[in-house]
Amino acid sequence: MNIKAPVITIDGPSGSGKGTIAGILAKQLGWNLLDSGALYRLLAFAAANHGVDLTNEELLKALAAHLDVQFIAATDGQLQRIILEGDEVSNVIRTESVGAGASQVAALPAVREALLQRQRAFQEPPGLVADGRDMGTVVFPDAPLKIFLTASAEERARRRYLQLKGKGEDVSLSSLLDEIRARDERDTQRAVAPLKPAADAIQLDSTELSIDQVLQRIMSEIAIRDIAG
Ligand SMILES: Nc1ncnc2c1ncn2[C@@H]1O[C@H](COP(=O)(O)OP(=O)(O)OP(=O)(O)O)[C@@H](O)[C@H]1O
Ligand SMILES: Nc1ccn([C@H]2C[C@H](O)[C@@H](COP(=O)(O)O)O2)c(=O)n1
Repeated sequence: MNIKAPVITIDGPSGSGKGTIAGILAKQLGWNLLDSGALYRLLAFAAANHGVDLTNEELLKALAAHLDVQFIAATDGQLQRIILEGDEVSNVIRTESVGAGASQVAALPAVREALLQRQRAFQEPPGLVADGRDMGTVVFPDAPLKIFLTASAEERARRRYLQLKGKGEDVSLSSLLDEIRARDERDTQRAVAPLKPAADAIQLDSTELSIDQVLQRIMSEIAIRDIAG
């Protein structure tokens, strides 16, 4: 019998803390990590490099199917690294403009279909923590624990502002809030795999919670379900 590795899905809007929480959880559990947003970001970034228009669904589908990408797992003191066509792109794909491009290509059904199996291939023992927009609804509908992590748009913009300022970027809080609202609108209103909680997801509003408090809540749900051995 083929017993599949357990999956914990963490979905939610941009800046809610999914990536941060997923990374820490995967490390604590010793599980694999899928940052599915990175795949859409990589596609938007590769499209720009290859001169492919972000509305050209056929070419984007082909590019998605053949993306030459490597995820190098985090080690002590080093975050996960992402290599695209031989070049390290871990940081350059994190800008708001690549995020906006990712949100645009992610609305195309052929692109989502082309990336589906690539995402499911991350489900390897001993387990997987997967973050994104449709992890619990489409990619891993049988996951034993699904979290839908939210925070107010203002708090998410504030977090992003602090994050980017910390990297020395010149950003404005009001334009970040506008970008977050525009991305929420596109991600929730698209026809295919829109951002929404799975029917069996636990909804967690982190507006007033620290990273540690969010982690504790999720750890207690893991313990209740006894899914981490
Ligand atoms: N509960 C929290 N309290 C305060 N800051 C937080 C919290 N969760 C995450 N952060 C911070 O908010 C910023 C955005 O978090 P993160 O990148 O994990 O969000 P995300 O949901 O993965 O966003 P995206 O979908 O755009 O990649 C980071 O600087 C992170 O440290
Ligand atoms: N499962 C996913 C993950 C991401 N996307 C799209 C929508 C986002 O705006 C964009 C970038 O994601 P992020 O890195 O900010 O989490 O990619 C999606 O549609 N489905």
